[in-house]
Amino acid sequence: MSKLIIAGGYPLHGKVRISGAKNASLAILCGALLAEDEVVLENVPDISDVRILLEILGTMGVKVRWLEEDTVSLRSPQQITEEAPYELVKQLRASNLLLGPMLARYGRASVSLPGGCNIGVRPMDLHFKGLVSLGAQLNLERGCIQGISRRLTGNRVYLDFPSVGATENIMMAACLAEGQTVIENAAKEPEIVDLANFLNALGARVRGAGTDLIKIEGLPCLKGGRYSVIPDRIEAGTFMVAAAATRGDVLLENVIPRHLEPLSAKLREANVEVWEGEDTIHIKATALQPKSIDIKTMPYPGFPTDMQSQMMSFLSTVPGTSIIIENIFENRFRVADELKRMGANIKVEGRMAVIEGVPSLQGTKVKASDLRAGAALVISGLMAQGETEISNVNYIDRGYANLEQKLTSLGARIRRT
Ligand SMILES: CC(=O)N[C@H]1[C@@H](OP(=O)(O)OP(=O)(O)OC[C@H]2O[C@@H](n3ccc(=O)[nH]c3=O)[C@H](O)[C@@H]2O)O[C@H](CO)[C@@H](O)[C@@H]1O
Ligand SMILES: C=C(OP(=O)(O)O)C(=O)O
Repeated sequence: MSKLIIAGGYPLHGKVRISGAKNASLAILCGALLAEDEVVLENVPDISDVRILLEILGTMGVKVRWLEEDTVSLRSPQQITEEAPYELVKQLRASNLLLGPMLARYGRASVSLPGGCNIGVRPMDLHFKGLVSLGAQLNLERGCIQGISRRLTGNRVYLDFPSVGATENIMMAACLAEGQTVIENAAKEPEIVDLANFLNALGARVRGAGTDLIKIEGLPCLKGGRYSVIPDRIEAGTFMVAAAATRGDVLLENVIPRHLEPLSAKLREANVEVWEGEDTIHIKATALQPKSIDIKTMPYPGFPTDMQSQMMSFLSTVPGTSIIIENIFENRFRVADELKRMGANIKVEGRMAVIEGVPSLQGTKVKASDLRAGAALVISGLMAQGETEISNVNYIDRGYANLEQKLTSLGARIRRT
């Protein structure tokens, strides 16, 4: 198993180009199953989640070809092997997004309950509720979701919570349903808007994505098309926080600053300088002394849960008391134990973490418990005194393309063993 070794204490300086969004790519790759003709996707990140999903699609009969480093072509057949293999599905959460497109286009689906990071219970009741209300029959048999349907029928679906995955699954399924589907209390994340734009590029009729009311007019079929995925706001955010934590000065290229507003606002509140360009963000933490802040994770446009762990690392050396409340995933404070091993002073009480800033962290051996916990440990390693050795790097590889190369180009001392 590989490890990341970081020699800490070098502020990040320079420019970095942000890759395409993991969460948008994963949903869109599943959505490609809906298209009768070839789909070409640009700006797809080279991360393990994407590679595994492409392998799953390949075993189901989809013809997958990389055309360039970040461009992939997919051709879904008329008939599909409807079983998504457990060995692959268990490795990524987003495999649950195969369900809606498979039922809508092929009328059958057999998808093992997804795995992924252990950040909480992550039920799928809202996905089920939505797909069943469109007419699908779903059963859970020995850890596997078995679904069958005739042509789905549009309906009104109210989501008790604005779940990203449930909104995506229902939206994709509704594109081929008969009549109109309305999703109320829909999630508003930028990745939802990107998926809707992709579906519309295939000829679908999705309106209202980005608001809490999405309307979909179903069609008998969707054609192919070419589409470019949005930049990854969480990768971008991770570099912003790494720049702040190391008291560095970094320019991010290929970003949509608006998507990062919830994070930029909090960093400014913490005395970090953030300037937004058209598709760039410049972040500077060299001039002012950072100050403590409070954070609550919320659905978009609230502060993203996927940036919470990285902020915890940063705040662990910011003078004063910071408070983080995690409202989305109950196990996302597990990283606090590893940060404490590096000298951080963090108390966790249920969904609240209280962080007393310490002057510095010390490098040691630590273990990633999930993707963003891994990113948080990389940030801690970059700012710590001495050497940090991070294991369970496979979690980090789920979501960060060329992480070592990008950090090295910014002056970090990081290598993989
Ligand atoms: C591949 C992908 O896009 N992953 C993202 C997606 O995950 P994911 O789509 O799994 O997250 P959801 O928005 O569905 O989950 C949010 C909350 O809703 C709950 N819930 C969800 C579904 C359901 O049927 N019932 C239910 O109770 C979850 O337990 C959680 O507490 O959105 C999360 C929240 O922004 C991000 O952290 C993940 O990076
Ligand atoms: C939780 C995440 O992803 P997933 O939903 O794929 O586990 C994440 O990206 O932080």
